[in-house]
Amino acid sequence: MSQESGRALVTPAVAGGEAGEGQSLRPQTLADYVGQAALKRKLEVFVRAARGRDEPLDHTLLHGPPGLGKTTMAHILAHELGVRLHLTSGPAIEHKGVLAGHLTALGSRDVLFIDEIHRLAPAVEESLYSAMEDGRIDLPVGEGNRARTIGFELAPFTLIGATTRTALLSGPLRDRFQIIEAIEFYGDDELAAIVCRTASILGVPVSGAAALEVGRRSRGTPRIANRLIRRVRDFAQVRGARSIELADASASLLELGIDSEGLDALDRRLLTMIVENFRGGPVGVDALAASLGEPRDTLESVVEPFLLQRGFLLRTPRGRIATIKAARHLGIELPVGWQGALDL
Ligand SMILES: Nc1ncnc2c1ncn2[C@@H]1O[C@H](COP(=O)(O)OP(=O)(O)OP(=O)(O)O)[C@@H](O)[C@H]1O
Ligand SMILES: [Mg+2]
Repeated sequence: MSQESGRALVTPAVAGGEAGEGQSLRPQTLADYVGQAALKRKLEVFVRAARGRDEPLDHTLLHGPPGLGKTTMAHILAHELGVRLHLTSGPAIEHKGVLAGHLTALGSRDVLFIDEIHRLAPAVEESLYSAMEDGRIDLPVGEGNRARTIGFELAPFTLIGATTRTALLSGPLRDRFQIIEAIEFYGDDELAAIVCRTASILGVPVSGAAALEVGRRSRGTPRIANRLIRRVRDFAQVRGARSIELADASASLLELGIDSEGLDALDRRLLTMIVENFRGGPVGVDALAASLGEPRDTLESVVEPFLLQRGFLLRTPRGRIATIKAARHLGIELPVGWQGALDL
């Protein structure tokens, strides 16, 4: 997940700062943002309407699995609105005072971006309510029995919240966002376009077929596409290749442990565990996390969404179930007493 510091104040021109994700790879405008066509069309309207009224954009919640472009979109929105982006994250706002510091630093119509907004402390979340709704924040002044609170009027602003886990967001917080939008997994062609874009920024020629192969095996995720094309470039360079062709890409991906469906080692471990040790399931997520030695949150927010989307896994009230597609893909014969899904 993202690594923004709690205090960074960035203008769109120097926005960025995620460890390992060169700013030059981040698209700066809606037009440069690949895919998510329906979302872009809507946001473009909302931005133009807000600008036309000289008002801030309504508070916006972006949700979706890691690496799909939520932070990137927040930067772009600020850029398109022609305002500054102030960047922080739920865990970095340790108490109300920190939140007040961010809010009072905002210029008129600026964007405050709170990443991982599902991780706000309850007391902080509560002060955010009045900031979002009434444009005010109460600040404690004085000490002991002279302590009281003073209400501060805030400049009109936009809150953009990002979360990988909407289910963990409290109802009252979610209700205060007027725009709530999902960012979806990308299609193969879109990822291929991102791979081509990144390769051209990196200055390495890549064939269309190679870009599509890398895109296809990127778990629907731009961040993974960018990571894979960098590694494929390393393999190609060491082999002395001038450009990346399909054969280079396939060989490098195999070497990297990314299979034909784009699954990585942890994806396969999880599916193998359910198929072999639990006869297809159902198995509770806590039992899975313990057996795999991975945090439950990683399984739920990073690993499972893609496996669900691709039909390798089902989520049921009784637990996770593997599908026959998963067993087939892993090349495992269905165990006797198979309890997984039959109909895929
Ligand atoms: N639509 C897109 N077009 C081109 N590149 C993209 C797009 N979306 C994301 N990227 C690239 O993928 C990387 C990851 O995106 P980003 O950091 O915005 O994801 P995120 O949704 O905020 O992830 P996290 O939940 O982990 O914070 C970015 O550095 C950017 O270069
Ligand atoms: Mg992010």
